[in-house]
Amino acid sequence: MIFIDDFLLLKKEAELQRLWKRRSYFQDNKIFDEVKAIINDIKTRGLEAIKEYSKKFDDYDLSSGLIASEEEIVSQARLVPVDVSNALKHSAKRIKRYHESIKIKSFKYETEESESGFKWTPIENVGIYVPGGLAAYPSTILMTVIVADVAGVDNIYVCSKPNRGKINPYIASAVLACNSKKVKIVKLSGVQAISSMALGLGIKKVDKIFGPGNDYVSLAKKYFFGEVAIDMIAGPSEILIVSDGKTNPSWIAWDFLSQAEHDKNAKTGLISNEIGFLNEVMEKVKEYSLKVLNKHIVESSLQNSFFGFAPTLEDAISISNILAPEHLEIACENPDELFDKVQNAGTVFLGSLTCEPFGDYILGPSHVLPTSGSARYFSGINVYDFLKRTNFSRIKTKDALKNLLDASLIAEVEGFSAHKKAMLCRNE
Ligand SMILES: NC(=O)c1ccc[n+]([C@@H]2O[C@H](COP(=O)([O-])OP(=O)(O)OC[C@H]3O[C@@H](n4cnc5c(N)ncnc54)[C@H](O)[C@@H]3O)[C@@H](O)[C@H]2O)c1
Ligand SMILES: [Zn+2]
Repeated sequence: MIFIDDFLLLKKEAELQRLWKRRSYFQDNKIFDEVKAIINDIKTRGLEAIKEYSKKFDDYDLSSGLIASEEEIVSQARLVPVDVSNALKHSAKRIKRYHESIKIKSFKYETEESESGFKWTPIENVGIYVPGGLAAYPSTILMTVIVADVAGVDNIYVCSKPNRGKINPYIASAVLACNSKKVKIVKLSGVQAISSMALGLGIKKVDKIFGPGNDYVSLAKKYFFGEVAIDMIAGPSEILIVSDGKTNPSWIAWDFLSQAEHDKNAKTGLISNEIGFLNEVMEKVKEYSLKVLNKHIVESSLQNSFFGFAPTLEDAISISNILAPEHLEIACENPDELFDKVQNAGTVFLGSLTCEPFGDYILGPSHVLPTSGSARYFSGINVYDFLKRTNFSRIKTKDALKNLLDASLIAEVEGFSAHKKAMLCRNE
């Protein structure tokens, strides 16, 4: 944990990136080479290779099938305690209502001569990767499958790591909570899963792949980008908290640790205009870090953490805009004015009650968010990511067409005589 009371130092972008030990995923050629070798083998030997890698990395030889049967989903879901399955249903309902409320509007623009615009249609086949290596993430099912379902996607394949050939009970329960007839759970993980979705091996070839994962998963998604679409490349989770020091320091310490426990490379930061508050939170983080379940993860991820002093809260937001964090908590009495100044962040949590973990599970917007500074140009997923725009145009009358014929001059300049003729012959 690093304490910075020198604002000029905190303002330096390079210093911030160093503090968070952010790196480009694609510099690790060694892992990318391993991923490419696996994909090339799968391209050559198809399902046989998928089977072998699945056995090697996930100890599953596909003997009970690639796709989980309905009976398996129901019987695995029965293993989940009732209060947990009810909590999943409650979250699912809220997430669904949120996404159903987003109005998808077609658009039409008219001039005297023509009308043009676009309409939205769902992507037909999508693949969703749900990490299952270190932990199972039923919440990621809710935060992706429900969004795809609301958008009207036809086939939703969910790839998740099996345990001794069986799907994880919490994943099964989350899929049932989504209440969608379009979902199939594919018992594959890692590069094998991404290859199966991108190449259509054992399942339909998907049009777009969504979901977070480790470096192997992210690099496999990067490899196939272009052959299929991808949502984004998700890296380790991040939080930046901006506080005016008027929130209970214990609350902020727990928020800090809630991010730190995600994985060893998680990034955490707190910026405040109150030096005393920064110190208090830091002491509490140290104290509570000994109480969390995953002490060894937290111990290592806290090395990527900082506590920084900014003279004003506006200054704090300007630092946040440079970092473009995945999650930004504005734990301040008047968060709205500061929110107006936010330019780059995946999701913003407004006010002291709204801690980030509520967003992970139940508030509504998807928790699949841009990390590693990519909130400068990516957004968290929502229904629009499962749709595509189709443009249309119509020329109203032959008379109206006359007013458009100078386009043929541009075609001529570009050396396209057929283009020119196609336009002019309509006026003959
Ligand atoms: N941003 C988000 O919304 C979000 C949500 C949940 C999880 N995550 C992140 O997703 C990641 C999950 O990683 P994970 O490892 O637990 O699960 P994972 O499912 O992404 O990867 C596990 C799989 O990787 C493959 N693999 C592992 N080592 C390999 C090797 N040496 N060669 C080839 N393949 C190999 C195996 O198939 C294994 O089953 C974490 O970083 C976590 O923080 C992010
Ligand atoms: Zn979280």
